[in-house]
Amino acid sequence: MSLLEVRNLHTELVTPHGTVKAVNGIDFQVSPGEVLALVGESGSGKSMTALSIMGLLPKNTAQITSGEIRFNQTEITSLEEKEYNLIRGKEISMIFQNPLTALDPSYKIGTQLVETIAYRRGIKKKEAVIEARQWLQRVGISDVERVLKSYPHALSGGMRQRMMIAMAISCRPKLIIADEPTTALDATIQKQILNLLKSINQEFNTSIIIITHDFGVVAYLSDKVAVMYAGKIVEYGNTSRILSAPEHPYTRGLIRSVPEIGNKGTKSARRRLSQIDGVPPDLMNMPQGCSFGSRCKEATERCFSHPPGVVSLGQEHLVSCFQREVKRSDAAG
Ligand SMILES: Nc1ncnc2c1ncn2[C@@H]1O[C@H](COP(=O)(O)OP(=O)(O)OP(=O)(O)O)[C@@H](O)[C@H]1O
Repeated sequence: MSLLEVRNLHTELVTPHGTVKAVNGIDFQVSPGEVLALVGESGSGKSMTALSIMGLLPKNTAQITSGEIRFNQTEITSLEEKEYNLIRGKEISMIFQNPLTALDPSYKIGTQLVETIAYRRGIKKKEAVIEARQWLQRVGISDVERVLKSYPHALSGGMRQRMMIAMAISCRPKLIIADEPTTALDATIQKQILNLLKSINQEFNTSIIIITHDFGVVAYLSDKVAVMYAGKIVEYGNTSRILSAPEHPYTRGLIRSVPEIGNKGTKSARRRLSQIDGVPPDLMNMPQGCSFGSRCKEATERCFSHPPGVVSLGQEHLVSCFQREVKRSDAAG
């Protein structure tokens, strides 16, 4: 049974220049203990997807216009703020690229961590202090007392990210959403933080959605991958299958630009994606055909007339491309 099910989710942002279709009808699910990577170029809608799940979309400008998000069998898009607060931080936690945006600069780490644990777990401050120490140790912080007494800006980026992870896991959430958690860190610290996420996943069976540009991270951490392009998921499936035999021309382009992908977790495999020729469509003015059509070397006339549906290639491998429909019917015949 799925822990999280996202069905036909549409999220829009109203700007002075028009309405941005940031998330444009996506479907995916996450099982207990599973790690799903959301991957794609900048602006493809990964963060808006995460914020939609967290109920943290910018107020007044962004909203879910249709679709469903079911967490633990509960439809959460229609929850009141009060009800959302029972889930957010307790059952679903988020780790951001820059922990400073989520921490209050004027309070010591200890105060923020202890108060968060006490509030979310409904325990006394004294007990929360003990737990705070244990969690900081668990995320690999050795000088716990110094960290507890420090202000956020006094810690290194890696220490702040560990502290955010401690905060995120201290309530033993069922799902962690990590939005580019290692992008701002140097390579050695990146590896340590990825190892930490992996061990939390294994130790507590916590499901993780990892948002990344980096196919090295996808290969190292995820069981499934959803490739996003212009607010849609263009390919979805088992990570090893997609990395070894991608079917969507966009995924192929992304993977071709990282030749060392098979070399799991090595420094060279963690290179960022290089560019594919052309630019993504204007999300305020989407083309009537396939959104990747103008950049696709395989595009034919019908790719520009209407958008492709989703084709199942078996074993939970889904792709949204007219050319794969042909392949599938060939295989069937
Ligand atoms: N506050 C905002 N105001 C206007 N447009 C926004 C805002 N936030 C996001 N967008 C637009 O919504 C679309 C999706 O953005 P989103 O941040 O989800 O992409 P992303 O895939 O997470 O990109 P990145 O990897 O750069 O974080 C983009 O076109 C972006 O420009």
